[in-house]
Amino acid sequence: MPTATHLDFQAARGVPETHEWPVLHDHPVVDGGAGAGEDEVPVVDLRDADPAKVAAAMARAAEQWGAFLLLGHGVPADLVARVEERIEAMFALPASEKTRAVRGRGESCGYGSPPISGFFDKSMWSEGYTFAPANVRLDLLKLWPDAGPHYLLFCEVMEEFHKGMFALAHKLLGLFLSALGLTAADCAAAAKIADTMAASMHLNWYPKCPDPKRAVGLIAHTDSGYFTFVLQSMVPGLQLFRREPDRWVAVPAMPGAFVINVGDLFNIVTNGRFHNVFHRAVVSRESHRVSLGYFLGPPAQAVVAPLDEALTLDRPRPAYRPVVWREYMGLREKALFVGESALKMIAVAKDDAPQTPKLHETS
Ligand SMILES: C=C1C[C@]23C[C@@]1(O)CC[C@H]2[C@@]12CCC[C@@](C)(C(=O)O1)[C@H]2[C@@H]3C(=O)O
Ligand SMILES: O=C(O)CCC(=O)C(=O)O
Ligand SMILES: [Fe+2]
Repeated sequence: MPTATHLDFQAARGVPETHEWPVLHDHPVVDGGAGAGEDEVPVVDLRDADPAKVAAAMARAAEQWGAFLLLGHGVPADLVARVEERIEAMFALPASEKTRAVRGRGESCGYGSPPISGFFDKSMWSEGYTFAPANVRLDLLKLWPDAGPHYLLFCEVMEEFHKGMFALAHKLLGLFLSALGLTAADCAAAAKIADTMAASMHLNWYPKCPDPKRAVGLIAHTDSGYFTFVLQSMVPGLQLFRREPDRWVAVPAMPGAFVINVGDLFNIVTNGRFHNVFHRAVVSRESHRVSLGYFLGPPAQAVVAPLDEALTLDRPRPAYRPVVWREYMGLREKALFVGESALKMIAVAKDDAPQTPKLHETS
């Protein structure tokens, strides 16, 4: 697996060959802001008084886009501002301190490019930090072994954020399920999802880039889990891939909004109904940018499969075989190596699908 090339971004006067991506201009980029018609990124506002209307809007967005902007979520703006402040302060640390915390091979926590970067020859124009928010006090000792005031402030803010986000994630999961006509109360498999869902966080820092057309902040990918909250600061950069015609839709920076991305696993459990959105982050010449991904996924040993209740008249058979989550993540790696889709690797040929699908279960 190639390793990312370290570059002093602040000092760079141009984009070196190590960071130059030839595939960036594959498709046109269009604006996804208000008034963009077909290209307008859907907005869901949880303050809408009718929960059925909210669930319907979420279902539509999840099916057609695999993404939407979420407003009225109740996470206080001042908390989000403090989270952004801590992210900025963390990436502003000297390289000698950040590299102390480098995420090693096979480790899930630490400083460095996101795991996906290991599958490409080229390096991205970004730095990252991954950790489990439920374990932040232990994980962040890697960066701040003396557990001083910066460590304490970082941990306190991230814990407060995690508390609000985890509650919000459960609320959103309930709405997603009700959009499928399910409740955790009457579907054991859905209840298991809610009981075992865990969060991980990945922080991104995208420095200013002297030649943004030749570099990429985060290469195009789908997220693996159920769904992700993306906090993009007021500097936009997130783009969603849309078909017919193939294009990249730039997600507008909307004050107070989270972007919700549907991941591979939601595509699996909904039997292909929710779209796992392919997305990327681009960089800018004028401003650096920070973003945060709050990922919701299952335990590594969970067996995942389409929910029985997600089988519909037009898709009465499971589209995917059951798979242990750890195995699926391994298939994602294999797929990245060969430029394939991991979902295709677990897809059941239409005629081979069993009549009686296996129950979704976690162990
Ligand atoms: C839970 C996670 C999702 C993620 C892998 C991770 O363990 C933490 C980092 C996440 C991230 C962020 C950037 C894109 C991505 C594909 C990657 O390489 O690291 C996602 C991973 C994912 O969704 O599988
Ligand atoms: O920076 C962004 O807007 C995208 C982040 C993202 O896709 C991720 O962390 O998985
Ligand atoms: Fe992502």
